[in-house]
Amino acid sequence: MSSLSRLAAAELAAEQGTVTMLYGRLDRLREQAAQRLAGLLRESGGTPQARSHRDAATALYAERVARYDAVEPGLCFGRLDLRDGGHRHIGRIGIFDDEGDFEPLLVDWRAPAARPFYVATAAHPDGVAQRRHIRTRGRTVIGLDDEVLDLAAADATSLTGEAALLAALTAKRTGRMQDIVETIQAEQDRVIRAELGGVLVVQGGPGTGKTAVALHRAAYLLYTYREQLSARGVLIVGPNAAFLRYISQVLPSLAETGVLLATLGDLYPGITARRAEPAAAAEVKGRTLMTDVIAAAVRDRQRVPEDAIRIDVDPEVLLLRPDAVEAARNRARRSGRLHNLARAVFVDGVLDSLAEQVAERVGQDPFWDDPLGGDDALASPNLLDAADLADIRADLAAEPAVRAVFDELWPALTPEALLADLFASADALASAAPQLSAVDRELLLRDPAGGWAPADVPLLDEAAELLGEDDSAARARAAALHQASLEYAQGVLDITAGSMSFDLEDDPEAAVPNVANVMDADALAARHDTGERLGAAARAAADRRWAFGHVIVDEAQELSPMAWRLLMRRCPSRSMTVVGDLAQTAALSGPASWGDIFAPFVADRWRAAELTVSYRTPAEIMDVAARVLAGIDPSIVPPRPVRHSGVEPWDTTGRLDRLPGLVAELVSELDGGTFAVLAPAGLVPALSSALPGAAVGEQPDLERQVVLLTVAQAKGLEFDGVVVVDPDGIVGESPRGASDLYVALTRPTQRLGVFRPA
Ligand SMILES: Nc1ncnc2c1ncn2[C@@H]1O[C@H](COP(=O)(O)OP(=O)(O)OP(=O)(O)O)[C@@H](O)[C@H]1O
Repeated sequence: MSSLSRLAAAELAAEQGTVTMLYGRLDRLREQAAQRLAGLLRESGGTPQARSHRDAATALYAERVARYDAVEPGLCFGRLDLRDGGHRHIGRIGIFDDEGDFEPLLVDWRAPAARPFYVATAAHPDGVAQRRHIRTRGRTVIGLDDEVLDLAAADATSLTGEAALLAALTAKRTGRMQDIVETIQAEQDRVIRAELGGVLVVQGGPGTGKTAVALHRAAYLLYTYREQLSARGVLIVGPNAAFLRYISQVLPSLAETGVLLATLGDLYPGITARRAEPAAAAEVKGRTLMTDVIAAAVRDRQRVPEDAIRIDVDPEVLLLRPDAVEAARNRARRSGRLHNLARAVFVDGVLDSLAEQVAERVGQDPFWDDPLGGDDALASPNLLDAADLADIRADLAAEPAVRAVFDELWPALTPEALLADLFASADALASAAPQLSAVDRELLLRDPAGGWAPADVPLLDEAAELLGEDDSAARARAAALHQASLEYAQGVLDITAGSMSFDLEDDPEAAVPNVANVMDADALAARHDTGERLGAAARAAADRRWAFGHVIVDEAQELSPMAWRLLMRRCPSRSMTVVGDLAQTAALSGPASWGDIFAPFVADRWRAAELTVSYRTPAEIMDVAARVLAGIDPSIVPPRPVRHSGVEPWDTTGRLDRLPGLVAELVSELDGGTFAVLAPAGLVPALSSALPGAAVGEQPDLERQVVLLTVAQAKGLEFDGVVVVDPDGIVGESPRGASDLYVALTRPTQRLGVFRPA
């Protein structure tokens, strides 16, 4: 053995020692959490508060056990040797020495001390002498890649940890996204660790790691701003359910705290909007002018009848005249309240008019003007006092016939009812949306049965804003809950204060830390509330008015102006990370520029970052995609690929029955991995019978070896091999067809074939 390889073996053995020690610590931590969990699961009974505390603690320890399990592969993946002689190991979580002085044994990749691992370069070494990537299989160290950061090596490459990066990029895909914590590149790190506040827009071509960066940013923010974010939660918006499944397990820390993964169709509580509709209909619904249409639709439901309405309230018939209704409507509108809350004002006004008629009839004093009438002479012409009038109003308000009139003239409306009625009636649409063309209105018209489409969700949200909810009952419930927390907290303080005086009898000077010393009942109650809020994500999902601490939007180019209004409502602090690629826009309502999106909400107060390197797609495939991109917009520079595959993509024309053979060839060539056949929606049924083994349908199983998808379904995903079928058909299917083709061509990590049916 040469002295060099002896040295390498010694290094490997030393790292193995560290890695083994770290796994030992991980095992102990997991064991402790599992024991606590088992103890909690054995307990039962107790007060409701005790039970809810126990549930929260159970969830906490269950999450911990899951987290320790999740960090098992690749627990420690790096080491920094510092110029001052020290060193630190970098890993998926932080681990401390619990016996000595609580020194960090393993630094969490999100901690500031880990940052140089990603950004130190020979030119800017940041105190680092050497960076080491530690490769492991199971718990065994199988290799070390060292980079010496001295100036002699400067400019050799702009990639950090190139060997480890290339190994990650050429690895076979599994149908689930993997984390990139071992090989985050400097331009990505800058985005991941950007400060929390404000709107950050990240533009990047296909495969530049936008999704990966967005998810790692969420994990970083939750780690760094835990206090601020865990109670309010972080919302991550993705394009479709398949995509959310694809990313859902990337980082264990995303599951552990308040992160809500959602599509636009999930963002209106109580509704899962999955109805399919023409892209042109979604485009109309996405226009900002829909706010005016919805406001007009609400006003149209506040009606004044053309003729007086006869209301039969046995034994008499009352007459409600249009001018009385109009006066009541004006009063209600002027009240400044939202529709459902202003209804009470309208009802009051109409009751005034009706009660007056009743009072006139029943309260008339037949002798009021009789000069000999005794006591009541010169009194009011009406015998009724205020209490009588109030009774009459109450009786009238309870009359079904009167209530039917209120419902007719100023109905209490849910957003769902308002929109369902609007879209079901050509007349209602003509009245509320005169600014839309007849063709556009026709696109909105539909049968109420069949559920909601994703583009309806921002409209429902807008309607909810305009209608207002009478939430006095919900608020009373919340106040009662808080009161219960407060009483519980006071009880805890009383008990601890009582035991404190007893405990300290022997030594009154002893400073025993006690909950009563550090917080009052209010603060403890708030803690308790937060404890119950452990699932901030679950609570947020059920509450339309939830304000998230941070919102992350992926494939942001697909969202319409109306969708942005909804998201801005969910994020009043405007702390957002928005990632996307304008060149990949499929939605007809997509923006021309990022400025167009944000100007109405934050003017020009948003920051931009760009990702320029394509990690997914090898150079040979990027060349093909770049030709399509030039046709979309010649000024856009395609992302720079980091590697060559050495294999040129193929492009062939033939009968459809040749396709299965070509796909099988690709599968055997790559020997494992994932494959997709991407086709225009119109061709999918025919291809589905030609490729019986392929996963297909609305929710295809992405972990199957071969899947058959439309381009829309493949958005954001990647596969080792891809066959794009009928590129001209893809281009012809939509006005944004060229962008769709660009998306399709940039899905593969290794091999691309283009098949043109003859
Ligand atoms: N620093 C990195 N180290 C290892 N792999 C990386 C790195 N950055 C990105 N990747 C990988 O590159 C692939 C593309 O990443 P990602 O899907 O996040 O790109 P994207 O910009 O969102 O693409 P698209 O616009 O096509 O949706 C993924 O497999 C991701 O894991």
